[in-house]
Amino acid sequence: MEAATMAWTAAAVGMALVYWFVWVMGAAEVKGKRAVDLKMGSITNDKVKDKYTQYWSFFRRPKETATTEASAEKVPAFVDTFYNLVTDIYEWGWGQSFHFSPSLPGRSHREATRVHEERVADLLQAKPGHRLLDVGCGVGGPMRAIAAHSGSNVVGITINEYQVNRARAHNRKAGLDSRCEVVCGNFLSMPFSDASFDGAYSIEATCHAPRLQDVYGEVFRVLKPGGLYVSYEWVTTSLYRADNPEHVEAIHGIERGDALPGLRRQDEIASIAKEVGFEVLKELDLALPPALPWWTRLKMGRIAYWRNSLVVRVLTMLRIAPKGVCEVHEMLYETAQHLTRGGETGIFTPMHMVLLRKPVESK
Ligand SMILES: C=C(CC[C@@H](C)[C@H]1CC[C@H]2C3=CC[C@H]4[C@H](C)[C@@H](O)CC[C@]4(C)[C@H]3CC[C@]12C)C(C)C
Ligand SMILES: C[S@@+](CC[C@H](N)C(=O)[O-])C[C@H]1O[C@@H](n2cnc3c(N)ncnc32)[C@H](O)[C@@H]1O
Repeated sequence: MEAATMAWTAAAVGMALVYWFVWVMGAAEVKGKRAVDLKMGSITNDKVKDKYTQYWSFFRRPKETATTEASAEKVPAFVDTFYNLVTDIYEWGWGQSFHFSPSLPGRSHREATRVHEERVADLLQAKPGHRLLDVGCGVGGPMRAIAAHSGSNVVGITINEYQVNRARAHNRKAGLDSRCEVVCGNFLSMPFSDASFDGAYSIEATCHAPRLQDVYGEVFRVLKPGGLYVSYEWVTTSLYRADNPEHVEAIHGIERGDALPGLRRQDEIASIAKEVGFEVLKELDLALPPALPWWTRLKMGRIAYWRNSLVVRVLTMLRIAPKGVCEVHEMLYETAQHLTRGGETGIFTPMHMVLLRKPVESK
């Protein structure tokens, strides 16, 4: 073969490979969020690295962030930074629902996710005409599933403005914008009137609150008397041993890489709910057998992680993605290992479910 023909063939193969990696393989779970569209929320490209460094130095010692009042106050702002850094990567590599779900035999991740979300609507006995609150709504995957399944209207709140815009765009695209509304705000002090919701839920979101009492207290305030609240909580289980260095390493890794001001223990949740006035109707770790492991999705993704890190490296080199994306991606990769360890050892669950009721006779 002539040298020129060989060079053209190599160039064509190279371009085809780049196309395959970035557009075909890179467009992971959700159509519409491709690797080439990765942004770092509302952070401008030149600030990504600095913001990541600030985030990392704040959450490096998670327990300390919750124990002093001054640093606990800073948590929502750092959580906002975290979601600026990770929202697009989550959407690209996971989908529009930012949570785990038990695996379902013979069903896709997407279906397992939907089933886990519809369970919330069923527990709430949600109906057409009900007004539900989604506490920490992300880009609204659960909100759309719950509104579609139950016929209810849903109002979501998130601290991150970039997520508000993503969620509103997805709601419009799904034709659900007349029943799904999204508000930017802090769930520790919500911009809603007392007794204005028929029901409320939070899916893997309240773990970001330094004090669970504060967010549960707010949900209690905005619920109508008799209203139900379902929460899927991230907690350590009774198998966790604080004197086991492997356990401590996994739990710290989960906290650092997920913007958590210290995980709570499973047995603390119901008593905190009672402390703010709720009745506890049900409490169950949805990860327990017969449920199948939620962490297999993370483990099965090894090749995808390798491909994704190559994609972000190439896109950063080409200056399509901002500097700092590789560091954020690497942090998420490590977090996935800690989460898997937490799941395999049984010391951690992301789906400790509580079903609570605001007593009928309360104000
Ligand atoms: C509830 C929270 C988020 C839970 C999960 C949705 C996310 C936790 C860890 C995330 C991920 C880890 C590895 C990433 C991978 C390296 C990348 O290539 C593609 C995206 C990941 C799979 C990413 C996806 C979302 C998570 C599973 C917390 C924050 C309270
Ligand atoms: C892991 S995501 C889960 C999102 C959604 N529940 C889902 O399952 O797709 C956590 C969400 O909680 C929100 N959040 C965290 N702290 C918050 C706060 N103080 N006020 C409002 N939202 C907050 C984040 O912005 C994010 O949307």
